[in-house]
Amino acid sequence: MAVPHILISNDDGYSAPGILALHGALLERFGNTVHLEVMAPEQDRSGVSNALTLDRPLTVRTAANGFRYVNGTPTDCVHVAVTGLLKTRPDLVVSGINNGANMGDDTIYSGTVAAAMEGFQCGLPAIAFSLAGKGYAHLDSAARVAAEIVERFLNNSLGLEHALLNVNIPPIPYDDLQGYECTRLGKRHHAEPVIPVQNPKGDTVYWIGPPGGAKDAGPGTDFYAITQGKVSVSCLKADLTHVEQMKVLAAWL
Ligand SMILES: Nc1nc2c(ncn2[C@@H]2O[C@H](COP(=O)(O)O)[C@@H](O)[C@H]2O)c(=O)[nH]1
Repeated sequence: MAVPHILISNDDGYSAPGILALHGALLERFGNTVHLEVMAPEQDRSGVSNALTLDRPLTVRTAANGFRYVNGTPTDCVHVAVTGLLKTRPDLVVSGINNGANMGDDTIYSGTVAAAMEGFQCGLPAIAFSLAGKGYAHLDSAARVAAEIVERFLNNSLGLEHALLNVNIPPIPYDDLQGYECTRLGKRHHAEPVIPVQNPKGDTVYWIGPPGGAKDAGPGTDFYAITQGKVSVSCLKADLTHVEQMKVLAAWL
């Protein structure tokens, strides 16, 4: 059997602790039974969603540890890797481990999810991993969970082939985790207001405010699973069609 090829990306940047931990955990678990390629943004690109860079060429460089880095977005990284730069088409794309949660509405803005989604759009199975707390507490635990899920995906014990998974991991010790839960995306309240500040020139500039708190966060949601110490695993799709409203519109047209 051919050695599985795994493409690793993220949105926090190629030198971020999360991608180093993810790569390290996969290397420790699989050794040379899988081939790992890293292609990640040169710098933090959180919140850029599925942005593609169309107004300038992209430069790909290689760091001393063999990680490739790109002066572009997470989507650029996966797109360039899968559509031309890599000589072997990957079998799986993994993204993360994100510094912070990607639950509910976060998934729309998330660069972490977008990197995985670009792999999915290119016809590959993909998994986005996020540590559901800022600051990388218990990152080792999250990396171990990520490697477990990748192993189960590779040996097909998840029963999914072409899937896009969004995984959020509680920032707690591995032994305190309460298992896995298949969840739906919850919803946040609307984001907090922008934060206006004066710059040295006296102009008013604006910082994006904090995300809204959890609103639809009951049992069955990703938000709830995390509060219960469970690893939340959701299946995503990229088709934005609103089927219910299509029926109303069709009747109206
Ligand atoms: N409105 C705000 N949303 C935020 C903020 N920090 C994070 N977020 C949300 O989380 C994701 C992070 O995902 P990433 O994979 O891109 O890092 C981001 O996309 C937002 O949805 C914040 O300060 N304000």
